[in-house]
Amino acid sequence: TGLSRPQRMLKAVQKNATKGDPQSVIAAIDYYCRHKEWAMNVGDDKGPILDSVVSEVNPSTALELGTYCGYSTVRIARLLSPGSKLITVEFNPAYAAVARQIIAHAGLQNKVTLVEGGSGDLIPKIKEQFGITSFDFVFLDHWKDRYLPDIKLLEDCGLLKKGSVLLADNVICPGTPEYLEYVRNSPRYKSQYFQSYLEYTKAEDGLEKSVFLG
Ligand SMILES: CCc1ncnc2c1ncn2[C@@H]1O[C@H](/C=C/CNC(=O)c2cc(-c3ccc(F)cc3)cc(O)c2O)[C@@H](O)[C@H]1O
Ligand SMILES: [Mg+2]
Repeated sequence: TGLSRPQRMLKAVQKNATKGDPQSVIAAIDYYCRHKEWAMNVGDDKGPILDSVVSEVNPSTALELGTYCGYSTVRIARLLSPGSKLITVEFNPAYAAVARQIIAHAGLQNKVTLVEGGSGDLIPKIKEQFGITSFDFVFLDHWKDRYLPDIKLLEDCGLLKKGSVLLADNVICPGTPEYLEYVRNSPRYKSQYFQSYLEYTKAEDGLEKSVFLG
């Protein structure tokens, strides 16, 4: 089998989605992953919850940790107002290469900056490299044991401000116990759980929305 799963997903997008139409890219990936082969996209059960939080925050600056193939990157970027920016971080070059093509197929490359590298290395450099003082919205969907260290790093780098919204995927499955314990018990966050389903399955999963109180 020459192609990787992400490359097969990209082919399905290029075959079935209309260039410049983010909704058709989302639908093509969801159809492929539901009917052909599963993949760890936030998916079409949790996706509308992500959409509603992004629309409510209407971020000028947004950060995504763990691009993978760019499915949630497209979901977020398609809702951003003109002039707003999404920075997405991915340390696997092969995944980043697929994501760039999926983001481009959706016509959203001008709203998205995909940065290749580890989140721990990149977060301290974001201010100087991108001239960003803080993030209005952060979507966490990378290695689950990196959620907690990375939000502490965001706090320490002064990249969160009063009202910044964190949204974390997979807080039930695979689960992020240390992260949940922290955001639900810290006086610096107001946290809320949105129950849903693990992408393309009937298993429970959910998103945790945590507002930074400053
Ligand atoms: C070093 C920090 C750092 N810096 C930059 N990029 C990083 C990074 N750490 C990771 N990445 C990239 O992010 C993505 C990983 C994402 C990890 N996500 C899950 O593991 C997951 C699993 C299930 C599930 C699997 C099997 C089941 F049975 C059930 C559920 C469902 C889900 O929604 C899931 O998100 C990849 O592209 C990594 O290259
Ligand atoms: Mg996930």
